[in-house]
Amino acid sequence: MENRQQSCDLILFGVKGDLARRKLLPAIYQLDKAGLLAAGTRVIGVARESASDSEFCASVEQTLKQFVAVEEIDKTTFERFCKRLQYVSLDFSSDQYQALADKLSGFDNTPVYYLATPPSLYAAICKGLEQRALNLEPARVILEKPIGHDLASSKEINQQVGQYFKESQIYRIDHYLGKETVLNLLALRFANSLFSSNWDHNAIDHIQITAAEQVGVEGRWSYYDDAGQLRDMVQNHLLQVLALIAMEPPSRLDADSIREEKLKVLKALRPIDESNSHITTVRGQYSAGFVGSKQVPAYLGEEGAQADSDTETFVALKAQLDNWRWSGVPFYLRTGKRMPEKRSEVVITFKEQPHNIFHETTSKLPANKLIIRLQPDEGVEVQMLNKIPGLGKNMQLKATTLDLSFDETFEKKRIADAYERLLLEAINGNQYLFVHRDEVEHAWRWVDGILDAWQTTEEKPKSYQAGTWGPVAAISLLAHDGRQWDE
Ligand SMILES: NC(=O)C1=CN([C@@H]2O[C@H](COP(=O)(O)OP(=O)(O)OC[C@H]3O[C@@H](n4cnc5c(N)ncnc54)[C@H](OP(=O)(O)O)[C@@H]3O)[C@@H](O)[C@H]2O)C=CC1
Ligand SMILES: O=C1O[C@H](COP(=O)(O)O)[C@@H](O)[C@H](O)[C@H]1O
Repeated sequence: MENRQQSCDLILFGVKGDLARRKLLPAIYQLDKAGLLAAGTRVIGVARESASDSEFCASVEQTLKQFVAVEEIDKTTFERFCKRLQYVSLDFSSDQYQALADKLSGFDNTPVYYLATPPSLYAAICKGLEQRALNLEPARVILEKPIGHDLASSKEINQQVGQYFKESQIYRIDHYLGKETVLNLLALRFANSLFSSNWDHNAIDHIQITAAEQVGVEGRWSYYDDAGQLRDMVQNHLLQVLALIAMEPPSRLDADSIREEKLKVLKALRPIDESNSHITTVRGQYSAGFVGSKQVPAYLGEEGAQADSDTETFVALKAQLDNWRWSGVPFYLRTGKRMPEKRSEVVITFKEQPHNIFHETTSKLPANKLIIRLQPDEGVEVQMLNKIPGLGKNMQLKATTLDLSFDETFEKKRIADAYERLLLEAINGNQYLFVHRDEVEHAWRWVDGILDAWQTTEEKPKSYQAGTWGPVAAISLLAHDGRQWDE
């Protein structure tokens, strides 16, 4: 396969950690398998324990066997992949970066550093790189979320990394931006006049964004309990999806144009504070229950749990944008752990017809809906009314669905994991799927308002049984506006 990618050194800090093993190494392997890594590209694992290159290669083989589907692993690719693998042992907070510098010197590859470590190490790593002049352009650095715990700490992290790398070298990951279906939002909106001309308060009644998961905290209690669902999912993934749906058409498909438009959306979010949080937000925490047929414990009974915690595992919000296009159009966001199914989707509900000429047979004309299924069963669905064929005197209408499943439409083409797409874009120096510092900070500003309001009003999470769609209050949030969640 012809390969037009740039040759680079992918340096994975924290290569023995969960993210690197579960997501990054499998993604890089898949890129290699797809012929998307240039011949000279190397993958350099960096971690604390000492190991030789060949021991590292053996451990990566085990990792791939664990996290890549068996039919996806082939001997030829693995042999090629193994030749790319090298290892450096390093305590990230030390000043022993010479071994890494030695590994990188003498190669003309662009270094791409992936910091798959706790954010508290970002400053030390960036400083260590700078001391060996390893931070100079064209070097790039990829940062994992969370970028901070609130606005102040995110500013601190951004400022620390910014001391050593320019903004044009920094790639902040939000893995939702690497999902095929999230990218398809751009195609849907800006390649189809049917939608682009009906994408505002004149045509749209409201928008729902749901990211539901069946899993609980998956052994990450200490991280998660400190974060909660608002910080873990809304501050980043849901607000990024909202921004892509709501932004003005960018003039080009490039990083500056797209990030500028997303930023305007984040700036237009109406603040939520103690004056309105009781009518715009719902916090929940799961109690024991059944997800499918599986019995699961309460949040407070999960592995590693403390006896008591007020951390939310569910959030529902009514967000509003104070701008011309979206005046009066609420965006309802909902995300939670231990929901009945894993489902992420965007539902756009259009306005109802102003007058019903079919009233003799159909008392109410249900609104059209555009449903964008982000995962699983990726696809796009349009709900509309059609006439039931027949010679009867009165027209009989039926609610019907135009359903475009990606799996069927694109002939079961393998859908790349988000990390594959994002690593590839970083290798190629394209920042358009990465988050600008200003976006992170504006998202935090809005989220901080909600967190402060919950604290001031002492808003405790409402209980919901695992395997349900959250507390009853989440239903009331929409019912209050005469609407309901799309199920
Ligand atoms: N796991 C996931 O699915 C996701 C993770 N993230 C983020 O990615 C980052 C990494 O997460 P995750 O992989 O889960 O975390 P892990 O704790 O599993 O991995 C972190 C790695 O960093 C290493 N490390 C820590 N301190 C040092 C040090 N001083 N010197 C050398 N190595 C060190 C640890 O090595 P050692 O074992 O030797 O301590 C460990 O292997 C975090 O910021 C997390 O929030 C984001 C989204 C999803
Ligand atoms: O970033 C995170 O995302 C996952 C959900 O990702 P998805 O691609 O499976 O939708 C979430 O489980 C995790 O808590 C969060 O940190």
